[in-house]
Parts: sequence; structure tokens; C-alpha cells
Amino acid sequence: MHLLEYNKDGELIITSLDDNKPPPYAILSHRWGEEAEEVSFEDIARNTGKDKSGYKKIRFCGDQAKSDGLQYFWIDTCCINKANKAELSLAIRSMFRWYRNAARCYVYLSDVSALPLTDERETDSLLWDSDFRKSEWFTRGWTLQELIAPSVVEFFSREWRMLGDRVSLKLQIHEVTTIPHEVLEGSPLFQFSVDERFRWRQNRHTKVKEDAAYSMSGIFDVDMAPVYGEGAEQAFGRLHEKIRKQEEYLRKQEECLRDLRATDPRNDKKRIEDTKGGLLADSYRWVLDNTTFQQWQQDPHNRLLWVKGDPGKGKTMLLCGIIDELQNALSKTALVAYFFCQATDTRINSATAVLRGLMYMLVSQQPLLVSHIRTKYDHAGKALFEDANAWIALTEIFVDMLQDLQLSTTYITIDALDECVIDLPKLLNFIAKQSSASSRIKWIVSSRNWPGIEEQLEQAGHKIGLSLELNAESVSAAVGVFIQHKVSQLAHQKNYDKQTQDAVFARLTLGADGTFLWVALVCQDLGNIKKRNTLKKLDSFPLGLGPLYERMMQQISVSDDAELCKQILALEALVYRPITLEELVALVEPLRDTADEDLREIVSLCGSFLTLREDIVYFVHQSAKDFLLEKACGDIFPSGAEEVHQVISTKSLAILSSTLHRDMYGLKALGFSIENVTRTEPDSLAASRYSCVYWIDHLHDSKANFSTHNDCDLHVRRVVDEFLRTKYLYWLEGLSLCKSLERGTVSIEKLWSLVQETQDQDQLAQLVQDARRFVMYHKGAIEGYPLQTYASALMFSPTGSLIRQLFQHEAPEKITLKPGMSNSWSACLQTLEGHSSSVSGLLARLDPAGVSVVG
Ligand SMILES: Nc1ncnc2c1ncn2[C@@H]1O[C@H](COP(=O)(O)OP(=O)(O)OP(=O)(O)O)[C@@H](O)[C@H]1O
Repeated sequence: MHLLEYNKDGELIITSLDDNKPPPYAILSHRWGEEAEEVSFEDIARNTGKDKSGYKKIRFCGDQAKSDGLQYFWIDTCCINKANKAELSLAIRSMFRWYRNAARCYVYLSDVSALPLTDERETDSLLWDSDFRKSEWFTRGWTLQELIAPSVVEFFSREWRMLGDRVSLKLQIHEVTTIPHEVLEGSPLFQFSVDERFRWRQNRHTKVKEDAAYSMSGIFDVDMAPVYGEGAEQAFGRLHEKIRKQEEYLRKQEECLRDLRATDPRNDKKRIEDTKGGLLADSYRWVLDNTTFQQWQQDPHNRLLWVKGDPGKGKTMLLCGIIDELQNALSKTALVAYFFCQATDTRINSATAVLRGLMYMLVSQQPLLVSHIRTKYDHAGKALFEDANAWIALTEIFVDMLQDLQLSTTYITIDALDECVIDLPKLLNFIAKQSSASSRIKWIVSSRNWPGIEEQLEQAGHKIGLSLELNAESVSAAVGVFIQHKVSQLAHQKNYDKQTQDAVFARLTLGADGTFLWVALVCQDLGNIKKRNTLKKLDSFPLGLGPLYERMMQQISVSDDAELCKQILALEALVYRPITLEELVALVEPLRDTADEDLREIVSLCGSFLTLREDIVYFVHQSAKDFLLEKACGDIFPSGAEEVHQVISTKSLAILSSTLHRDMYGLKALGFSIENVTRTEPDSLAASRYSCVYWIDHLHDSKANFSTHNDCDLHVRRVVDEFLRTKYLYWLEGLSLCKSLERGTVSIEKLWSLVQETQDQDQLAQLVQDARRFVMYHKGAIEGYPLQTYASALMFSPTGSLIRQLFQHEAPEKITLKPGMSNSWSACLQTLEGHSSSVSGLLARLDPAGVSVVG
């Protein structure tokens, strides 16, 4: 790009600079006078044209830029070498970007006069307002992008007096152009519909007719080479086609991000901070002065920082604090991606979830990185992130992203590696390798002091460890600050007198032993104790986390609601994700008619093991769940954990049997896309969502043995058989509505492995086999369009399919297939979808050889 500047003699000169990284510059927007009177590229090159009337504009623009501290400026009359056709064409395509990248845009309105009345600097807007509104500048085609693209647009009168800027004049500009205020205030253009953007060009004209289309291309962010002579119709036709392709691309992009996002780690961080009582800066800031931390931050050879410590030492909160500090201190171009593993939540407890979360965060901050995902995603779709090869695909994509030169300094943080329960060794191996790969990427991970983790991270070349136990003094001081904070909170809440407050403080200080969690749990308990009993109870809090949990368990055991609390704890310890209160009530029979208030009270009676946030029940800490599973099994699972799994599984089937039916969200149309589905109010699946997704997992973990003939197993078989016969299709619809069909197919495989054990391959085995084929075959259609379960899925299943026969009454009545379906399932296991746009009606099978093509 060519830019103008003054040389040391005050003469205008033209300089060519890199288009991608231009220095700050001003840009002029104006109406051309007679072409012969405008200063051209050659004029500047030859130092001529000073006698032309257009020269004044250039001097004004240069002077204004100078007074705004800008050395360079750009004017279309003389910064494009029009003799060079290729350059001209490129300039037309780049114009929107040049205006957008300018530090300031000066709009010179030669038909608006604004002479000052009294004060030299002030002009009276009443005098020029009407001229301003009538200015020809608002009627020209190219000036639309000149008005919208730059971040700062300033208007000047014929006398080069400042009238105001795009924001201060937005009322007038809106009235003249109808362009919304938000656009004039700088909102991104993609937020406005195509029709809306086309509307802004109404009443605007261009000298050359094709320019009417070319001048809009930047507004739609499409690249369009000018072909003068093609005519306006053809030019607009090309523009519309480009916009259509662009929209298609963006839609796919959105789809890709939606599929990638198993969780948004930013929300997890907020939630974790909230459930842990809020982040206290004074309890983590010690780390900023820690020499190991500083070494990691400053030394390019130290790329991986491993924060390690025992349960409850404050690692998670420390990482939350470090992330905040990094984000506050970073330059605009640096990125921070983080992920919090939580073993209790299946969404965020696997190696693939970690990579998905990190990638999602990187792409959200640097959208161009999405190209690395798109190359694979455009072929594979959502399965890329979920199928058996997901780990391989994700690591390849992630490595590509990290090697992308557009990625500047990047901080990657993963908390609680020990809570990554699926494929931790793979994740550790990946971190160890990748953390050495680039000095631009800095890693922080945290975990408990597990030898297995230590062993694998040992392989990392550029690592450094920060042990909380070895920094006991700093951690103790941080816990001291935490105690002060908690005690003053309690004192306020319980209205403690000075003696009680001091005694609580002394007890917590004596017992904490550098463990935040112990303090947090004791304070939670103290919050439930009457003020007058506080001093008496203080000494009964045992030292150490384990003994404290034991005491909590004993208290529960002697309470009036002991059985109920234990039942809830048993369920909570086994569920695969945190459940909502509604799901809890559905799964725990004695809670069925409990009033909301009582329900909350009962949850709070479960000692300090559980906590409620936004009506979801969480463990207060992973160590609480660990304690229940390892040390309190006898209390909460008197007949073994398998039995509780089995109860959850059969209870789930009972819930599903009474809630599932056809078209639960009232979608009516068979082609209703899942993308447009919103939950009904009240949500008919609210209580059964968990059961819908996880009943088979619990059945599987109950170690049900379908080949024995004991009463219990026979009963379970009967229940499963009955459910599949009467509810299978409604269950598939439910899974689709819960956006969990993929998981459902994995579950059906699990069920299949269970029933396969039956020696005689009885009816149930045949039914499950058929159900499995059914879902594998029609997964794509059902996943995208829940009600296709009853249409294409039923109709395109073989006539001999048991599921088809059982649900024949749900199939569309008036459609006959010619030729009809064969009697049995083909060798094809799954339908591959190769359509480029969405499928919304019935599907056509074109290929009898085994692979169906739909669309
Ligand atoms: N900076 C802090 N601000 C506020 N609370 C804190 C802070 N640090 C620790 N805590 C309190 O201590 C508790 C335990 O901290 P945290 O969960 O970070 O421990 P952890 O070391 O990650 O434990 P684990 O490894 O077992 O998961 C938190 O629930 C919170 O109540």
C-alpha cells in the first residue's frame, strides 16, 4: 500500500509499505472534483500538481494527520497507481480493509460550510446542520464503507473545521442514512442481517454501475475482483453468490464450534470459584513473588510449571488466581487457555475433554485458528471429537494449532490432572512432549502428589515443579489470610462476641496445618451451629481432613434423617455427572413428595459433603467423594455399590417409562431440526434427563449377570425387555432432545455386551441386537431431527426388524416405499451422510450395495 508523508523539506512524498503491518495512518474520505483537478499518483511522483484545486485537500489532510500525531496518510486520488491495472484491481478489493485499519478517517465535506460565529474554535451546528444532512457525500456508493469501516470517523467542513465525529453526530447520520446507532458506534457488521446491510445502500449512487456491487463487498467481508464491463446485474449476481458461500462457511464454522464445545472452561472457572466461596486474592498472591514461579515466567527454558500438593492445599484456587493475573498483565495478542478437570463430572474428566476445552478457548480468542479444525471437521463432522479415534485427531489438530505462527505468546493451564479419569497417561505424555516444543507456549499444570504423574512429567524437557508442601511457609501465611477472612464472615453472620471470634480464630489457626479445605469445611459446619454452642463445639473438630470427614459421617449416622442422607450420599457418589435437584428427587424414592424447602434442608444435612449451586448438587470437594468411596463404603453401600447402581438403573427405567412419549417437546413437524429445539417450560424431560442418558451405564456397573436365573437378575431382564419393547423409540427421541444420541449408541453397545453373555441368545438378545442396528443405521437422521425416529428411521428399516414391527403404529400412514424394504438388515452398519445442506424430510436410499446416501 502506498502512503503519503512529508519529507524533511515539507514536500509530499509517497512511500510503499507492507499492507499487512502498516504503521498508524490517517485516511481521507471525500467527493472527487473534476478528475483533472485532483492530484494524481504521477503528480506526487513528479512533484507536480500543486496548482490543482485538489491539492488543498491533500495539504489539509496531511496537516490534520500531523496534528493527530500521525506521520502517514492515504488519499485515493494519489495513493493508487491507476495506470497499473492489477494494482487498481487490488486496491478496489483492499479498500474496505484500508479504511478499517486506519487510525482515523477524515471526511471532507466540500458542500458544508461552517464559519465560526465568535469563538475561533467553535462552530454553531444550527448553521451547518441542514447542509450536513443534504451533503452529497451521503448519496454516494463508496462512501458507505468509508462511513462504516473505520473505527474513528471525523467530519470536516469546506473550511476544514471539525463538525464532530461519527458517534457525536450519530443522530443526524442515522436520520439521513437509516443506519442503526449500534453500527455507527462500531458494532461488528456480521451482527446485522444481509438484507439490513443491503438496505443501507438505498438512495446511493455510483458513477460506474458495477461499483454499486463492488462497493458492498467489504461490508459483507467477501473478496470480489472487479470486472468492469460485466454490468450491474452480473456484478450483483456474483456478490450474492459470494455472500451465500460466506454465510454457508460461517454457518459451518458455528456448527464446528458448537460441536467442539463440550464445555466452556470460562464458565467452569466461574462456577468453581463460586462453589468454593469466591476467590480471595490475598490467599494466592504469594505465588507472584515465588522464585520458582518467576523463573517459569521469565526463563524461556522453563516452559512447564507443575504445581503439586495434597488435597485441599488450594491448588485449584491458586490456578484461578494465576489465570486472572496473567490475563490482566498480558498484551492484547497473547492468549490464555485453561481447563479444570473434575472427576465427578463426565463432561470434564477425560483427556479428550481437556483438548477440546483448550482448543475451544484458543479459537474463541483467535478465530483464524479454527482453520486447523475445519480441515478435518468438514469431512468428519461431530464424530471427529467423539468417536474412537477422537484422541488421535484432536492431538494432531492441537499440535497444528500450537505450531501456527499466528499464535503469539500463549499460556495453557490445566488444573487437577489427577481428576482426569479417562486416558490420563495419554494426556500426561502429550503434555510432556508438547511443553518442550515451543518457547512461545508456556504451560501450567496442577495435581496431587501422585508418583505416576511425576514419573510421566519427568519426561518433559523444560519443566519446573512448585510443591506446596515445600512452600509450607507461604501456604500457611495464605491460609492465615483465609482464616481471617472466614472468621470475620462468620462473626458477621452469627453475630459473635469478641471472645467467640478470638476462640474460633485460634482454633482454626491451630488446626489448619496449611490446608485450606480443612478451614473451609470447619467454617461451613460452624455456620450451622448455634452461636451459644460454638465455644463448646470448637474442640470437637478433629485435626486433618480424613478425621474431619469421619466426624461428619458419624454425625450423619446419628441424625434423624440418617438413612435418607446415606441414600443421597450413595447416589451422589455413583452418578456420572452432578445431578439437579429434580433429578435427585426422581431417583430417591423417599424424596418424592418432599417440599422444596425441606429438600434443600435435607441436602444441607448431608454434612459438608455436598453443596448446592443453581439447583445442582455438587460434592464440596473431590476429596469428599474420595472419602465416601474409599473410607465410608460400609456406611453408604451396606450391600455393595453394585446394588446401588442397580437401584439407580431400574429406578431410571421406571422414571423413563412414565415420562417418555412421542413428541415430548411438541415439535409436530417431522423435519423439525434439533438446532431449533428449545426446552419446553416446564421441561418435560427435566427429571428424567439423567436417567435417559445414563441408565445403561448404571446397569452395566451393577454387574448385572443376564445369564444367571436368580430372581433379581430375571427381574432386571424383564424390566429392560419391557422398556425396549414399549419405549425404545421414545427413548431415542429423548436422547436426541438431550443431544446425547452419540452417547446412547455407546450405551447400546454396552447393553449388547451384557446380553451377549446370555448362553442361549434368547429374545432379549435378539431385541437388543435389532435395537443396536436400528440406532447405528439411523443415528444421523435422529440426531439432527428428533421426530425422524418415527419416519425415515422406521420406514427405512427392514420389514423384519423387531423394532420396526413393535412400533409400526408410529410410522407415517400414507407413504409406501417402492421398491419396498428388504426383510433383514444389510451388511451396512451405519449410514454415512454426504449431503452438503441440511436434511429435513424423508431420506432416499440410493445405494443398495451397503452404504446409504441420504439427502
Ligand atoms: N485463594 C483462595 N480464595 C478463596 N478460597 C480459597 C483459596 N484457596 C483455597 N481456598 C479454599 O480452600 C478450598 C480448597 O482449595 P482447592 O480446591 O483449591 O484445593 P486443591 O488443592 O485444588 O484440592 P484438590 O487437589 O484436592 O482438588 C476451597 O474450596 C476454598 O474454600
